[in-house]
Amino acid sequence: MPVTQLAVAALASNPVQQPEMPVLQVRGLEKSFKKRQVLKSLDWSVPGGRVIGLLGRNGAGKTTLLRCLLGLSPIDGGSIELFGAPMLEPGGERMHRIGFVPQTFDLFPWMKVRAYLDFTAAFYARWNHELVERLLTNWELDVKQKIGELSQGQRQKLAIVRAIAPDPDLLVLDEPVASLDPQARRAFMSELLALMRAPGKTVIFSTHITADLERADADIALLRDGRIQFMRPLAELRERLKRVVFSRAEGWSQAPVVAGVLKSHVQGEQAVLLVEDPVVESLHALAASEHANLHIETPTLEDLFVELA
Ligand SMILES: Nc1ncnc2c1ncn2[C@@H]1O[C@H](COP(=O)(O)OP(=O)(O)OP(=O)(O)O)[C@@H](O)[C@H]1O
Repeated sequence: MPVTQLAVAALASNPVQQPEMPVLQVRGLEKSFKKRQVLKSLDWSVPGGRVIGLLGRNGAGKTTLLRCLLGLSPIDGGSIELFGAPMLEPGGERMHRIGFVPQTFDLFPWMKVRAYLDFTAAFYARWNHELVERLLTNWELDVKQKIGELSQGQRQKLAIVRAIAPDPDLLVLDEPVASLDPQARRAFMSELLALMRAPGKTVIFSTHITADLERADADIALLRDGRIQFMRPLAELRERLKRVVFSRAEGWSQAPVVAGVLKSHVQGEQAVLLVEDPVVESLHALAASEHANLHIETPTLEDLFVELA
């Protein structure tokens, strides 16, 4: 088994504790586009009350997975349960409990922002008018402008306002901040976290911007090879996974073997290892016997993503 697969297998063997009933339960999900199999017998259990960052490389299948979960794309096999009942098709009462921000928002280009929000509000029993007004002001959205005339970033802001306003129990966002400038991203993240302070709310969002996941203190779910490879709290990943660097002038023919190594490579004078729960005394002993200097670092999420995705 390649080392990266070993790494993610090791992480998967210690799954996140799930104190609440799952909001989402996926079993054996299969999805192909013609001969391209994107999701392969994917299992995923998402507990309530968490912020979950869905990470994966370009083309890993994040958008496909999110669309399948919401019934927006037909599945080839397996089952999906939302709030404890099978997800068969979009619509119905349960959909009022779900907010979705798609990767691109290009509906109703002829409608003005105010008319669009009023029209949408009419479909929902719960619609937070006060929050809508606050976000419109904070994010400088002109309610008299037509949606088709908004910039990409402004459209994304509108999509976020529209998704949050009905006070959903589950908020699903597909790269929601890709077009937002850093200021708007920060504002969005703090709104999102404020929303999450209410008990039982769950957020799933895919992103490439690892700093946003760090700000949200999210659980990280890694999608690779058509499956969720592991889901673990970011704080736990950062606490337990360390980047261990041995360096010496003569370099290395291969990286030293240490307990808990998930991945390693040699780079000039350095042997760089990603190690779970390293035993510091053993590493120091090994460094001394190999006449090497030792550095133990806490990896950034970006480092982890590069190593594991
Ligand atoms: N409608 C479609 N028809 C055919 N292939 C598709 C379709 N939608 C997605 N795919 C393929 O499925 C795979 C997964 O795509 P998807 O958009 O889900 O990935 P992603 O992880 O969201 O990527 P990114 O990070 O680039 O947004 C890709 O190989 C893509 O080409």
